[in-house]
Amino acid sequence: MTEPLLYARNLVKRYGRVTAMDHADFDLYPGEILAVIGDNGAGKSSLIKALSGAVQPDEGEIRLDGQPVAFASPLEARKAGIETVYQTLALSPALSISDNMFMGREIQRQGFMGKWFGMLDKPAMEAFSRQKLSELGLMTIQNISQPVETLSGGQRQGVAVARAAAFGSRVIILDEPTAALGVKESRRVLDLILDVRSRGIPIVLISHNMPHVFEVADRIHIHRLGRRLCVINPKEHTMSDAVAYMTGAKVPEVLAA
Ligand SMILES: Nc1ncnc2c1ncn2[C@@H]1O[C@H](COP(=O)(O)OP(=O)(O)OP(=O)(O)O)[C@@H](O)[C@H]1O
Repeated sequence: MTEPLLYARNLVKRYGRVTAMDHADFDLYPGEILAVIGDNGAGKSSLIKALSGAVQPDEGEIRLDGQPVAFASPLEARKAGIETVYQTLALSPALSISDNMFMGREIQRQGFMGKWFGMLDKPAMEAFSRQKLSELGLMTIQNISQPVETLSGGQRQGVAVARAAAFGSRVIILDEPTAALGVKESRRVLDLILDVRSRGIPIVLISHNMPHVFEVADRIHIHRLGRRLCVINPKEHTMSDAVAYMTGAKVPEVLAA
C-alpha cells in the first residue's frame, strides 16, 4: 500500500470558544487529485491553512513523506514543497507575468552586477517563464512581459498554478480556483489541473463546485463539523450523495476510505 505524501491526524484548532478543527484527519496520496468539500464553516480553510503553514494547530500531527513537520509559516511549507494558490491570488497586478512567476525567487545576474547590485537576469527569467507556461499549454498568453492586470481571470489562475508547478513543488493546494471564472476559463483551469497531475504532482482542490469536483477528483474528502467525515470515490457516489453527506442529510456507509 502506498504511503500518503501528506498526512495529518487529530488536528485541533480552537479560536476562543469556536473549534475550527476538531480532530481532523487528512491523507493525500502521490499523483492524485483530492477534492476537499464541506459546508460553509465546516473547517476546510482551517485544515488547509494548517497543512500550508498559515495556521499552527493546537494539537495533532502532520507528516510530509512520512516525516513529522511543524510549519511555522507559509514560507516554511513552501520551502518543503507545499505550494498554496489562494482564491485571492498573491499576484502583483502591475508586474509582468515573468516577474510574478519569480516573485521572491528572482534569478540574479552572473558576476558582480548580480552579486553586489542585485541586478536581475530578466532574459533568463523570461525564457524560463515562457517555457513553463508553454509546457502547461498556457501560451495563449502572447507577451511574457505583459502586466498581470491585463490578463483574464483564468489566465491569472494559470500563471499562479504554473508558478506553483514550476518550482519543484511536491503538493499544490488550490483554494476555489474556478470560483470567480466563467465557463470557458474554468475549463482551461480544470485542464491545467489535470495536466499538473499528469506531471506527477498531487493536487488538493478545495471547491464548492460539485460538477468540477466530480469531473477531476480521484477521491473526495468530505469535511463536516471540523473534521473529516469520510472519503468517497466519485465513481461510486453521486453529487447529491456528496451534498447529503456534507450537510448531514444522509450518513455515509463508509466513514473513511
Ligand atoms: N481566525 C479565526 N478566528 C475565529 N474563528 C475562526 C477563525 N478562522 C476560522 N474560524 C471559525 O472556524 C470555523 C471554521 O472556519 P473555516 O474558515 O475553516 O471553514 P470553511 O469550511 O473553510 O468555510 P467556508 O467554506 O465558508 O470558507 C468557523 O466557525 C469560523 O468562523
